[in-house]
Amino acid sequence: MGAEQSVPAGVEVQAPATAASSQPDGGATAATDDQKAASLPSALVLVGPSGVGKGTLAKRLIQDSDQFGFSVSHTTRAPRPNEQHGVHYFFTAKEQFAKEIGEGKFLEYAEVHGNLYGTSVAAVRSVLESGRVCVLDIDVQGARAVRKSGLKGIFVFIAPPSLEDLANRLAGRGTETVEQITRRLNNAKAEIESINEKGLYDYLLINDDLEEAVKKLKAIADRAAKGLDPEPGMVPERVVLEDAPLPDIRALTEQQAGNASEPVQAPQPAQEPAPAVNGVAVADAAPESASATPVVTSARPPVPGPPQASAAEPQQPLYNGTSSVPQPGPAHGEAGIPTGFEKWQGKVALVTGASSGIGWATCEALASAGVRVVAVARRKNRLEELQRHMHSTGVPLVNFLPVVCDITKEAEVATLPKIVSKRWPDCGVDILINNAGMSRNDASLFDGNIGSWVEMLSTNVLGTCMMTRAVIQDMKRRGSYGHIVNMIGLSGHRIPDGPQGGGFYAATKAAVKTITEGLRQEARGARLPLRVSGISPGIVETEFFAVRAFGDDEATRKATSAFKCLQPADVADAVMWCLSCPNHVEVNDIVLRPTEQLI
Ligand SMILES: Nc1ncnc2c1ncn2[C@@H]1O[C@H](COP(=O)(O)OP(=O)(O)OP(=O)(O)O)[C@@H](O)[C@H]1O
Ligand SMILES: Nc1nc2c(ncn2[C@@H]2O[C@H](COP(=O)(O)O)[C@@H](O)[C@H]2O)c(=O)[nH]1
Repeated sequence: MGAEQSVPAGVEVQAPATAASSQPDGGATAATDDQKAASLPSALVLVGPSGVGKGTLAKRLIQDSDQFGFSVSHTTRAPRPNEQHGVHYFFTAKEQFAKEIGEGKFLEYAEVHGNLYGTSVAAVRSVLESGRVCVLDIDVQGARAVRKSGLKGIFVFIAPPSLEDLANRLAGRGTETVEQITRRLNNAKAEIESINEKGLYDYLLINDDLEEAVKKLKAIADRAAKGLDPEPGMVPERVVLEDAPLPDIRALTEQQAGNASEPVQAPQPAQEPAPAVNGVAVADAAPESASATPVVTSARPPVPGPPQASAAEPQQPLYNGTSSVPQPGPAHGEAGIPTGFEKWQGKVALVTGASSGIGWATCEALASAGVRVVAVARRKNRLEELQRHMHSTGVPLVNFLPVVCDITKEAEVATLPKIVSKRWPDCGVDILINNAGMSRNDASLFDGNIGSWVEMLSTNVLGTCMMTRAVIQDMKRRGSYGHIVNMIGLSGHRIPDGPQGGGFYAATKAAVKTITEGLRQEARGARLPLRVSGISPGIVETEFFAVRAFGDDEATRKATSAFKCLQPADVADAVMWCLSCPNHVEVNDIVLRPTEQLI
C-alpha cells in the first residue's frame, strides 16, 4: 500500500458562467457568501472503507441531480460482470497503468487491497469543465494526495455503524471472495482511524440508515454545488475505535448461503397468507444487527440533519460477480451476456417452471448476467438442487429466491409479489418468464381424459394469465413496467401430433400465442411501456416428453434421438436476446427449430 505519489499540477478549470458571475455588475456589490464561492466548481471527495456504501451514496447523488458528475477512476482490478469500461472504471493493464503514472496522468493513485487505483486529471477536469461537482470515490491514501494537490473540494469520510455491519454489507454485496472480503475488512480499521488525521476530512457521515445518509450527504453536496466552504467543526475532536474483533467472514458468507437454502413455500389456499410468507426463513441480503457494536463513538453527532423516517434500503444490484464467477459459458449458450442486457442488472426476474429444462437454463442465464432470480416451481427438491447449482457456479445466493408455488392456484400466485418484496424491499418483478407448460398423451379430442385437458388448460393458459395478472398489478402499484416473455412453443403455430391426439395441447399453446398478442395490445392501449415477447421453440431436449408420457423417461429419449434437438440453453439465449433489445424494439415472437426438424 501507499506508493510515493507524484501529483501533477492543475485541475484548474475556468468557472462556467453562473448566475452570480454573469450579472451585469459582476459582483461589484457586496458579494454574498454564495457569489464569492461560486468562482469555481468544487469536488466532493467520498472516502471510507470498502463496502461502507460510498458507491451507493454517490449513485444516489448523481442519479437525483444533474449538478453532480462521477470521476471515473482507473484500476488494474479485473472488471466485475456488470461493470463497463469507461462507466464504472477505466480497466487498465498494470503495465499501461505504470506507463500512465510515469506520464503524470494521475491526480492521485494508490495500491488499494492489492490493486492499483487512480484518479486521472482528465477525469476530474471533464466533470468540472461541464460545470458540475466532481464526485470522487477514493480510498484514504487517495484522499491525502488529493488534499495535497490543492483541489478545491469537500472531503467526507463515510463510516459504517459497526464492523459487523460492514462485514454484512461486503458479504451481502457478493462481489468478493471470502479472502478478499477479509482483506478489505482487515484494512478497514486503519482506514477508519484516519478520521483522526487533522485537516483531512471536513465531515464524518455514518451510513447507518441509507435514506438518512443520502439526505445528509445531499446537504453537504449542495454546499459543494454552490462552491461553499465546508462548515467548520463537522468532524469530532477525537473518534475512538471500539476494539471489537473482526467478524468471521467465512461464517457470515456461509450463513448467507445457508439461510437461503430453504425454498420459500407460497401459502396454500387454506393458509393465512401473511404468516406463511413471513414465517419462512428467507435470507436477507444484508441482515442488520441491532446489537452491533458501534465502530465510532464521539461526543456529538458529527453531521446535523433533520430526523428522517427511515425507509428500507433500495437494494443495489447485488450480483457484481467475483473472480470465481464463471462467465456465461456453454451451460447457457455460447453467446455470453448479450449487448444491451446491462439495463437489467440488479432487476428481478421471475421464471416459472424453473425446476428443469428451459426454466432452469433461463434462471442460470439471467442470474449469470446479474439479475436477481425468483425461481418458481412445484418441486421443492429440484429448486434446492437449482440453488446448489447456482451456488456452485458462483451466483451469490442473495440474488436467488426459490419459491415453491403451483401456478394453477390463484391464492399461491397472488402472494408471489409479496414474497419478492419481502426478500428485496422496494423491488418487484421486472421480468416475468411464463415458461411453465405441459402436455399429456391421453388428451384425444375423441375420447381424451378430461382431467388432462383441465391440467393443460390450467397450467398453460390460466397459469400464464394468473401469473401475468399478479405481476402486472404489482408493476402498476410500483409504477414500473418491465418485460413479459411467454413460452408459446411451435405448437402455438401448428398442430404437430393432430392424428395422435395432440390437438388439445396445441390449442392451449395457440391460446398462449393469442394471449401474448392480446397482452401486447392491451399494453399499447393503456400506453404502458410494458414489453411483451413470445418464444416458440420446436423440439427441445427436456422432460416435456416424459411428463407427456406420465413419467416415462424413455419417451424423452425416443422423441429427441432422431437428430440433434434444441437444448434448453438455446431457448434461454433467445429469451436473453429479447430482453436485450433496445426499448424501442419489441420482439413479438421468435420461432426456432432444430435444424433437422421438418414440421
Ligand atoms: N445504509 C446502508 N445499509 C445497508 N446496506 C447498505 C447501506 N449502504 C450501502 N449498503 C449496501 O452495502 C453494500 C456495499 O455498498 P457499496 O458497494 O456502495 O460500498 P462502497 O463503499 O462503494 O464499496 P467499495 O469501496 O468496495 O467500492 C451494497 O450491497 C449496498 O447495497
Ligand atoms: N486512491 C484511490 N482509490 C480508489 C479509486 N477508485 C476507487 N478507489 C477505492 O478502491 C476501493 C476498492 O474499490 P472496488 O471498486 O474494487 O470495490 C474502494 O474503497 C474505493 O474507494 C481511485 O481512483 N483512487
